[in-house]
Amino acid sequence: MTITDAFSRIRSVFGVTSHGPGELAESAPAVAVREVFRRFWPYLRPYRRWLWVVLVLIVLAPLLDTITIWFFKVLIDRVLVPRDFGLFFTLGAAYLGVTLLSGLVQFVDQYLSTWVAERFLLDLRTDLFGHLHQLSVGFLERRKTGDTLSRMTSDLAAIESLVLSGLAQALSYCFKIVLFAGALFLLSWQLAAVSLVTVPAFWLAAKYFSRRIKAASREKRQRTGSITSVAEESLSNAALVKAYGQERGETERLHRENLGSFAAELVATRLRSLFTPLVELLELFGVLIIVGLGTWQLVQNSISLGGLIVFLGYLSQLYAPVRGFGQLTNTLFAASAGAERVIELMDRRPEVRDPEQPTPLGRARGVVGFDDVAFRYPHADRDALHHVSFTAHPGQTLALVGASGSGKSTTGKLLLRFYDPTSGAVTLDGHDLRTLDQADVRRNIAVVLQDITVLDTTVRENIRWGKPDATDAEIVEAARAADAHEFITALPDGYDTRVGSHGRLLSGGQRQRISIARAMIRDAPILLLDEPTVGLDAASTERILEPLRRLMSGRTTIVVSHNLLTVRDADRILLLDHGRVTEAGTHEELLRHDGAYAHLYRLHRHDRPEPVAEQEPA
Ligand SMILES: Nc1ncnc2c1ncn2[C@@H]1O[C@H](COP(=O)(O)OP(=O)(O)OP(=O)(O)O)[C@@H](O)[C@H]1O
Repeated sequence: MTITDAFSRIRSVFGVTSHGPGELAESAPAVAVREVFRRFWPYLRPYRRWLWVVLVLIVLAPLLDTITIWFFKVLIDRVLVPRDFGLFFTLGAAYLGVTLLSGLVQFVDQYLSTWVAERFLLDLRTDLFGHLHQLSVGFLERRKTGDTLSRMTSDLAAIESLVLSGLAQALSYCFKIVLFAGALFLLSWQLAAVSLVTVPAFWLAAKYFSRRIKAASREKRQRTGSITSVAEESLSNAALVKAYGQERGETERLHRENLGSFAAELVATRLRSLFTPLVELLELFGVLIIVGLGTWQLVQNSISLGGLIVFLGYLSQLYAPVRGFGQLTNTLFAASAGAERVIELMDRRPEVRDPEQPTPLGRARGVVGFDDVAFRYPHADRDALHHVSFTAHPGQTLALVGASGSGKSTTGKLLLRFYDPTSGAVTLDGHDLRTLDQADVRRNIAVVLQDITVLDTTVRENIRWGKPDATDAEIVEAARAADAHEFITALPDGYDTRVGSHGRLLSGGQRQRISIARAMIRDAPILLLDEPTVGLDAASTERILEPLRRLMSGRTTIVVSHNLLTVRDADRILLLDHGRVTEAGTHEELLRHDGAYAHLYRLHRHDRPEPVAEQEPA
């Protein structure tokens, strides 16, 4: 971004023009503060009892402040002016007592408020995370992970500052204003009436600034989402960045996004910093008027010296919450910008939903059917699958082969019901998947996917994912069957070795064998293998074929593969071309047919590299 761009952004923020969506972080529709409360207040219901206690403390604190200040009036008028020690000790003891009580109230108030606030955040974050996992895979794939993460962290915290800390502050300010203003009227109603004249000016200033600060804060939040997106994407692809020497480019990309955030923060800070001195000026104005009028009243003997000094004390205490109110509106509006981004996520409904009354499905037999299925990805301009039909029976292996982008993985995603077909139906044991519970469908399918297939935890836990209640013995048995036991025991901590982020501490073949063990332990009637040998050399491929065959036996297996050599034994092979099934049959039938499959197969056979053994750890 050039300096001109930065300034034009600053100008547009000052002008409160609404921004279009940022390049990386999506913008969220504006939401009224009232709506934010309506949405998030229910999360505080479980803590209602504690909130009552906090409320009592919120009243108690300003009450103790008022009493403390009043002591000074008594001290001046009854001890200092008459030079009489009589009341000194009683006053001193009372002052000490009230100060101790005030300290206790502050401690309990802060501790309790933080406890409730943190519980609120905990519940809300867990809920949002759960909700995100309910959303369709397609939705999550389309979003920037970094932006979603920033919504789950800083934007959630902003909601807390709005719904809880903000509200508590507002209540505390209200009580302070009522108590201090009451004391002012008690001391001298004439002076009190004059001093309140400046209050509307405070209000107007706050109103003027808050709208502009909200616009700047919204921009800032969106920019923060973009920074997280760039950082997340860039760091998680560190190897690619290095390999292509893009370190500088990536750093500049982050810098550009940061500049946007920098400009927005400057605008917000400038507005906030203008607001404070302006309000202080108004305050000084009020105090000077009161000192003048008060001196006159003192001469007239209509107020005591103690009364006047304490009046000024209350007045300065009164300005603080009034000013605080102004600033609070700014904070509240800034926080509501964060809330908008969270609400936008929470309002998302899954594209794939369970039926109202799902057909119960225990352990399926495993008959998989595609009945004239067509499918188009959301926001895509053409179909990824057209008129795809096939049936796979238990014990059979159906292979999907074809060029890159021909729709093989899409077929697998429809079987897992990550998406619903645009027309036609995907069936399991004759039931349309849309009539079944998604969890029931997926429980009956074990997958070995081509993408990163292990999590950053121990080998044992990675395998246990397939069957959460699996015993250690079952895990070892599955690992043996997947030809993984040997290399696992050679790892530094055996089954308790952490595999690193995305399983980076393991080789591709080892990762794949762990995911085969996971699929083994799941023991589902249907097996979906998406490119199980991708990225492996010929020797490693040979090595995992044996455990794969063991895994496949007796199950319905759908195998997606580029590598035609791994699918020769399949009972039926479908060749996909631009989303259509163009050839179908056994390996021999397709070779006899001498079409595209036969041609591809011949190419593969000639390309086959010499086996090179994969290195196992010593
Ligand atoms: N999430 C998505 N959103 C939009 N279009 C997609 C998405 N995923 C895949 N596509 C498109 O759908 C078509 C089929 O993709 P698919 O991933 O099924 O191909 P494939 O045969 O598995 O390819 P490969 O062998 O390279 O994995 C392609 O044109 C692809 O661009």
